[in-house]
Amino acid sequence: MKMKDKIVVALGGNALGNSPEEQLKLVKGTAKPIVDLIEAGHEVILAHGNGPQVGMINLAMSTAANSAAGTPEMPFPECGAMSQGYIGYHLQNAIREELLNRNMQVPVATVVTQVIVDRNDPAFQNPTKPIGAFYSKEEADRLVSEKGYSMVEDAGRGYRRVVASPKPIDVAEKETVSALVEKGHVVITVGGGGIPVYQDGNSLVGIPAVIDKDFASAKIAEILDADYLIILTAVEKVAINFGKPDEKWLSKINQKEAETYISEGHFAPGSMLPKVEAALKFATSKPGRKALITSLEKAKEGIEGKTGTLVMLD
Ligand SMILES: Nc1ncnc2c1ncn2[C@@H]1O[C@H](COP(=O)(O)OP(=O)(O)O)[C@@H](O)[C@H]1O
Ligand SMILES: NC(=O)OP(=O)(O)O
Repeated sequence: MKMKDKIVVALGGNALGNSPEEQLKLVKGTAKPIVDLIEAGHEVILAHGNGPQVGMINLAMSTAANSAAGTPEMPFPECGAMSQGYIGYHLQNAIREELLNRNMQVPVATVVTQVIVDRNDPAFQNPTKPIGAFYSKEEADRLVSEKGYSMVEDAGRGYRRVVASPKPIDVAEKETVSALVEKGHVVITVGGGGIPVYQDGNSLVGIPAVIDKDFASAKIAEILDADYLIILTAVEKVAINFGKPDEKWLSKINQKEAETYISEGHFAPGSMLPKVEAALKFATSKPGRKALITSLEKAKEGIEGKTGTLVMLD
């Protein structure tokens, strides 16, 4: 690895928590491994998920609209924008503080980021993206009948609402993000996969959906010509036969192995599958690009080649 890498870091749900109090506490811990990477001389661009938060915001607004006079329904793109502001606000302050604690003067900012999708993406006909809280079967059935939500069982962890998740095509604010990165700023972008929009002449029009943040992170990493995409989640490595007696943790996978494991169904849709697919997409987009899936706590060791699952072309 060369001395200074350009790294896009995608933060998973365990980095943020489920309430403002929890998030404010958790981001202090989240900032440490991020600042470790900055301190080691890398250029860091940060992306994050918003599944729990965008679901919470949308449900709260919808509940208020049904009960309190004068409170409007809040469309999904606006909920996505709110989640970027809410999460970015906490993250940028935590990173700023951690940098200052280490006597580092590096500007940090969140860019409200729109991600362009195809309004005819078949994903709009088939909601797959889990958002919001986890519910019991009974609660899920009630939300289906009361609110018309689509609910599915999420990787053995309970029932969650699902919404459409189109693939990211382009990032509307890419020149701004790139200019800030070139200036040495730490940029938080494509939060929650970006606000989904489609292009209509000169207009960008919001469309109800939640883009997968792992795919959006791979997209911005490609656009910025990053060296590394690091997807941080709750597990140190990716496994085959996950949770089974013959579970095997993987240190390195190439394109052929990744495609085989995907087709054999080793990665749960809505959780590990998009991570492996996004990692593979980035790693195979140009020779030399690498993707790493590991835990938040192990980010620094991971980039040093000591742990995590490295996804490479070959
Ligand atoms: N094959 C697998 N290997 C490792 N973890 C897996 C696998 N399949 C499913 N998982 C689960 O996927 C989780 C990561 O997905 P998720 O929690 O949805 O991501 P995020 O960190 O982006 O919120 C892991 O913590 C693990 O519980
Ligand atoms: N938008 C998104 O992918 O969020 P999560 O990572 O929280 O699922």
